[in-house]
Amino acid sequence: MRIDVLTIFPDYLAPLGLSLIGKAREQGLVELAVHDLRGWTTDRHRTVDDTPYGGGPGMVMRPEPWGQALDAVAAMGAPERPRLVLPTPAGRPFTQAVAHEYAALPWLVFGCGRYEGIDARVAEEARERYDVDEVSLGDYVLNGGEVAVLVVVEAVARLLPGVIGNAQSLDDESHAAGLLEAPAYTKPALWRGHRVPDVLLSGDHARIARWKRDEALRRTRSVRPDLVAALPPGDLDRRDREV
Ligand SMILES: N#Cc1c(-c2ccc3cc[nH]c3c2)n[nH]c1N
Repeated sequence: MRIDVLTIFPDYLAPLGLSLIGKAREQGLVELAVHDLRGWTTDRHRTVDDTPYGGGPGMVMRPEPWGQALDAVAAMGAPERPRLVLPTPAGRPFTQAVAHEYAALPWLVFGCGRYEGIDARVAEEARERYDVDEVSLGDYVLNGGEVAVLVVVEAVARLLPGVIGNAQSLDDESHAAGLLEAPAYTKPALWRGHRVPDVLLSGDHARIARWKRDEALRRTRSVRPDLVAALPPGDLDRRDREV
């Protein structure tokens, strides 16, 4: 997978060189390039923002540098049509399902907004050469798109074959099958008066699997009833409904 990131704060993306993503890059599973948007400005002050039409507070990112930058990036890659991902509070929710959708794509280009956002015509015009997707991490407000890109890139890259050592761990984690994961425990079996559930010490794999499923259901019903309601009807068996 190729990943390009356009930002006025390239240093913000430095963590993508560490750990999981860094290893994926070393393995050649991910090819990452971070570009400074100011490289496509033409004035002495390298201006990327201006006052908003219609008034209102703050500044809006100018379309010209974005247009030039997106032209240049589109010309850098393979013939595939890249997905342009624009983090914004006004986007569709970024979920594990979207992470899987992105993990199947050959080329992701991220556009990091700042100020009050990017001139709306940039996303419109980019549709000529990109599949454009505006996504939101959640119902809260950040100061820019860079943090969102760090989150999305990590959520996507870890799904790529070979990035996570034990691929099976992807199957049991929260949101993998629409539920939150069961509580996890390790040694010691007794810690400050708190015992690990006996079933996990039993060695009875069928009972352990059932306990984990029950606990995942209980936890999800308690914390995220919306996820249980969204499960396909066939996903819950009769016994599940009694948990
Ligand atoms: N994704 C996402 C976001 C943002 C966000 C994204 C881009 C910009 C550019 C200026 N302000 C921004 C906020 N806030 N909250 C989210 N869930």
